[in-house]
Amino acid sequence: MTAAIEVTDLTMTYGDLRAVDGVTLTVEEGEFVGILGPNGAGKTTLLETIEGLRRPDSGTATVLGLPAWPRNPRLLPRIGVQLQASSFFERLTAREQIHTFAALYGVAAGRADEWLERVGLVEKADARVEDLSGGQAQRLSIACALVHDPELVFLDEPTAALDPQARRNLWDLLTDINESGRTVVLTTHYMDEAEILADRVAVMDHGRILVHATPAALIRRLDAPTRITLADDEVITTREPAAELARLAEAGRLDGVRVQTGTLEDVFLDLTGREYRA
Ligand SMILES: Nc1ncnc2c1ncn2[C@@H]1O[C@H](COP(=O)(O)OP(=O)(O)OP(=O)(O)O)[C@@H](O)[C@H]1O
Repeated sequence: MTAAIEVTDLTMTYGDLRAVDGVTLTVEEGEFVGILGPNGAGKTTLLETIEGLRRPDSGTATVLGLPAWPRNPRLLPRIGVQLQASSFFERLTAREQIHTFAALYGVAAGRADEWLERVGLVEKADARVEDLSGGQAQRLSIACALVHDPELVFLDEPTAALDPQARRNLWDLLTDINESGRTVVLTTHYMDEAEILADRVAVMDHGRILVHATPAALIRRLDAPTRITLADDEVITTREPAAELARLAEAGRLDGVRVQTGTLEDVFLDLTGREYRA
């Protein structure tokens, strides 16, 4: 496999603060990677440095085989970066906004209209971007990031403001894009999202990557016991769930049983602790 992103010993500071502190990370071509971390962990700074928006203090980031810094115009048509809604062109309608992005990349207006449909914004096409709701603006920013069919897509908390319907629809859209061979890197605070979408997740804290593995491998590593909740709400905690379930089956007590193993959220809290972050 070829690497879509290769980051080596990357450090990015704001004054005395090491927001990214010696990160080494490889994302393979076609991979879907989720970056998880508490508030202030350094996820956005890491993404922005890989995207070529920030100059690293030390270390290197290579994107699609090219150095991310100094910013390389040849990379721009090949990557898609979700804009923060606040960086839309002012006073444009949603349609004008995405048409402008399409025109910048030489993409036909018809394709831009298709993207409005894909993110469910046809009814809002004539609304000004400042009149969109938070979730609508977020969907428009994602459509603008994808309109030129980039090989590599970066999304920073893409579902943060979305309602459950829009969130599930965006999951389907991102899965389709990834299945068509595109590489996707996203940050999220939703563990279910990372567990469902990502081939591998990187857990970040204090500017460092603590682990980078498949969700299943991380959960296995946690070695948490299994909780079996019976129909009458009795809870059995066991490290031998198969034997326990066989015993319950024999006793005719399997109906209504719920089985819970460790989750990615348990892994995350185990790695990053429980205290609030600034
Ligand atoms: N422009 C800046 N100037 C100074 N400090 C900054 C700047 N941007 C971010 N920071 C600090 O760098 C650290 C990392 O911030 P960053 O936004 O990368 O974290 P994050 O993991 O994306 O957080 P969140 O989950 O809250 O979005 C934080 O302590 C933040 O306060």
